[in-house]
Amino acid sequence: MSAVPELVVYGTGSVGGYLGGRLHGLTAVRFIVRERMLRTLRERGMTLTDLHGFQRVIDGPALDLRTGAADAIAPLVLVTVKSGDTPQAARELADVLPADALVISFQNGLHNAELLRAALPGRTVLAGMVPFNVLQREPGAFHQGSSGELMVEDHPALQRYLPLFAAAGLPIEPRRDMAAVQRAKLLFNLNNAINALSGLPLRDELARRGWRRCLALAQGEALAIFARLGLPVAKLTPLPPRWLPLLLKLPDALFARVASRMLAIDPLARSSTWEDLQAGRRTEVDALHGAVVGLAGRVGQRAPVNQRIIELVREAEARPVVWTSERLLQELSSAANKPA
Ligand SMILES: NC(=O)C1=CN([C@@H]2O[C@H](COP(=O)(O)OP(=O)(O)OC[C@H]3O[C@@H](n4cnc5c(N)ncnc54)[C@H](OP(=O)(O)O)[C@@H]3O)[C@@H](O)[C@H]2O)C=CC1
Ligand SMILES: CC(C)(CO)C(=O)C(=O)O
Repeated sequence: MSAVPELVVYGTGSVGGYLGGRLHGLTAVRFIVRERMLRTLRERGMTLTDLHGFQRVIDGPALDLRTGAADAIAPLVLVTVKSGDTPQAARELADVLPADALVISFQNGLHNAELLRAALPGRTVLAGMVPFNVLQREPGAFHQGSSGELMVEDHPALQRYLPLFAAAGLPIEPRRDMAAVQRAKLLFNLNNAINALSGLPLRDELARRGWRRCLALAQGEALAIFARLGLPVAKLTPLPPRWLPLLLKLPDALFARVASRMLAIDPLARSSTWEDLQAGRRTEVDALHGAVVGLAGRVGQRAPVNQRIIELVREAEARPVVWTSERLLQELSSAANKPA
């Protein structure tokens, strides 16, 4: 295995394992892993599948696996840790990354790339966006459960990697409006917690109006705050983002017809927040709903629905709980209507 790989995946879980696994073989990929994943991948190798029938198995010995940040040296580093681990990843990378390294944050939330940029002066740090779902179905088995193209902030340093990602079946769309893209993705990620609290696969949850009405409340609040602050939201769906809450509130049969793309999800796919709760990990709720609450605070406003969702997920982190859509909707509606 090469002494200095072409590409480092920093944080090998669902997204890192899947992206790195698809790139493996086309370029020299090194995976920075934690102990548990090291054992899993050494023993079982890596299995990659997608909803369109793609399948690949990489044997353990063929994987370049490292546990220490000291080995995270490559011209291209993909950061794929959860948001709560970004400060540590940034500190660790700051010690080892060469000055000409390109770092792409393929994380959700609005602030991970910013945080990495501040900690990695001189290096090029770009925000990326993964539109599709990846679930670790079994240890070391990463499944892409929905579709979409990766997006990355447009930059000259990105150009040389575009053919590589395209050859791996992961085409990247370079974007000049990445902050607006991240806000659009955040609107979808406001469903992560609702999906986790529902205990249902994403497709079943989104097929039911009760859950969609909960999401519509959270999205409506976020959209109002973006508008108030004059922050644009990219149009990633056929309908403009401001119409999303209305779309979500349609009756099930109509929604299934009008928004069939939103339901084109593998029947087993679940949000990454659901995965966190299952694994007993701290979720990214602060980086997702917390971003909405933070922006509201900047203009002296509240975001009571998103704030209440944070509290409910915190409770679920401490003690597993399954909600019904009726109860959650009641809970969020009463948060929305409570006087300040
Ligand atoms: N899963 C999905 O469908 C999608 C996820 N995303 C976003 O991608 C990002 C990654 O999510 P996801 O892949 O689901 O998360 P996972 O928790 O599955 O993977 C993150 C991995 O990084 C490891 N890790 C954390 N810190 C370090 C470190 N310092 N050194 C080495 N390894 C480390 C974690 O280990 P450990 O578990 O031991 O803590 C974990 O295995 C998140 O921001 C998420 O919101 C975006 C789109 C889709
Ligand atoms: C793709 C999506 C919106 C849902 O799986 C996601 O980003 C996540 O689970 O974190």
